[in-house]
Amino acid sequence: MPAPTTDATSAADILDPTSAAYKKARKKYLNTTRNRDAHVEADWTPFRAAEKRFKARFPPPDLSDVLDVAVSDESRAEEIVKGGWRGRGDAVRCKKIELGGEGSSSRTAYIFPDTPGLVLLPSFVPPDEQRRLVRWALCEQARHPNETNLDTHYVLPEEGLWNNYLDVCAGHRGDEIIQPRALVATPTTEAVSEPPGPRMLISNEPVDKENYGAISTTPKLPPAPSTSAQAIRTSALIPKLRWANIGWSYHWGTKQYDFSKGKGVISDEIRSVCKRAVRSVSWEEVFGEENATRDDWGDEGPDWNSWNKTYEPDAGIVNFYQTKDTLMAHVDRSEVCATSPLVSISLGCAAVFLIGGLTRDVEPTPILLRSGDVVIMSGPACRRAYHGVPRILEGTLPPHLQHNASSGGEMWEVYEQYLRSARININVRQVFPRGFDPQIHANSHEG
Ligand SMILES: O=C(O)CCC(=O)C(=O)O
Ligand SMILES: [Fe+2]
Repeated sequence: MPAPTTDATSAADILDPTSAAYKKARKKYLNTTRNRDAHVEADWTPFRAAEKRFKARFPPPDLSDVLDVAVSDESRAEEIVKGGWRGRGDAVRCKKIELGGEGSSSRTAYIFPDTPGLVLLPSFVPPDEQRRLVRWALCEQARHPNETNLDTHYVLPEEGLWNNYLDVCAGHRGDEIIQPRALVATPTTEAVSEPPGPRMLISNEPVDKENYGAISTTPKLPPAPSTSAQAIRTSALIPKLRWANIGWSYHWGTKQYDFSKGKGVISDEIRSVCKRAVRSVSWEEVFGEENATRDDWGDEGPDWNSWNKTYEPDAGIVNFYQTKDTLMAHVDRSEVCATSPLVSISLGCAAVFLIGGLTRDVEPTPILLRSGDVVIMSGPACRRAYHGVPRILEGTLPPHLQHNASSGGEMWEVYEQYLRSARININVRQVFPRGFDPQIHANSHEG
């Protein structure tokens, strides 16, 4: 099997001071910090300082202030011991609540008095469903007609990059060379360049019912193919996959949805996991005592008591992270629905997730997210809170996603090898409130 060029260092290596990986990280650290100006650090916001701390390769970050609710769950003991990294079950102020409904492997969730509307549902997705979602993300979602970060820059195989890679691994075809699009495309002046690599973070105007018409009718220029992208083999391109679009098309250049492209399909399984998660939460317990003003919720006031009926996901992003990748502090404010639940599913390696407040000056809460965990971000305080992922934790692929895992299914060893140094996050949103007709609002602006 041609191995994708990834860094599958285990946590045991990084955390062991006698290991070669630890010594290499220390040497690199000493070289890069030799001339660092101490004043630079004094200017960092609390969010930036936390990002820097968790990102650090050396010394490996101390996770004792990171909330890790899995440490008190017997059924996850093996996952934690083998993974090496662990936080603390009591590191952060939170309250345990019971989940209702069916179809989750766990019955508990956590809410956070410092971030009303944030709900953590540990182990919500059972192992067999985690494996199905991993297959779905790579085989079905990260391919035409859904857009991925690679489409702009490379002429991807019709059947999808991952499906092509599976064929390579099965010996059905060679590890072919994929051509950069800049070589074959006719140059157009009406294009903006987005370099391949990490997601671009652009400051964007929050969308609401009033400005939706203007924003939706502003033309969104297509991104230009990178002129520096080189011809590359399928196996080497796999680790460069960074995101795939779900539902309404997201335009990265403006950080707005491009409604002119129409709405892509939302898979039944994704819809069902998200709806199950939202319905299982007793929203009365989350928001019942919250004394946020009605204004924070928009004109019609709080609507959480109808979410069990009205929540309907219609867009999203699948994020594919390699262990070296990070997602910087940002706020997702492109949805017309600024308070309805955003459901975020973690698969593969564990990560440190940071969530702060309305500015980067608020000290963020660090939470360890493991495979199968679901986070719901909802309500005005949480949906507008800065958040990010400063660290994917090496060596934390849980036993149930490894190749000898029972019922891994066909060619699971290829998935396992990819996941050893990867995390997949399925981030699902509701763009429009129920009853909001995008056509009518766009026309009312024109008229
Ligand atoms: O990977 C995650 O857990 C969060 C991703 C995220 O915040 C986003 O896609 O906007
Ligand atoms: Fe986000």
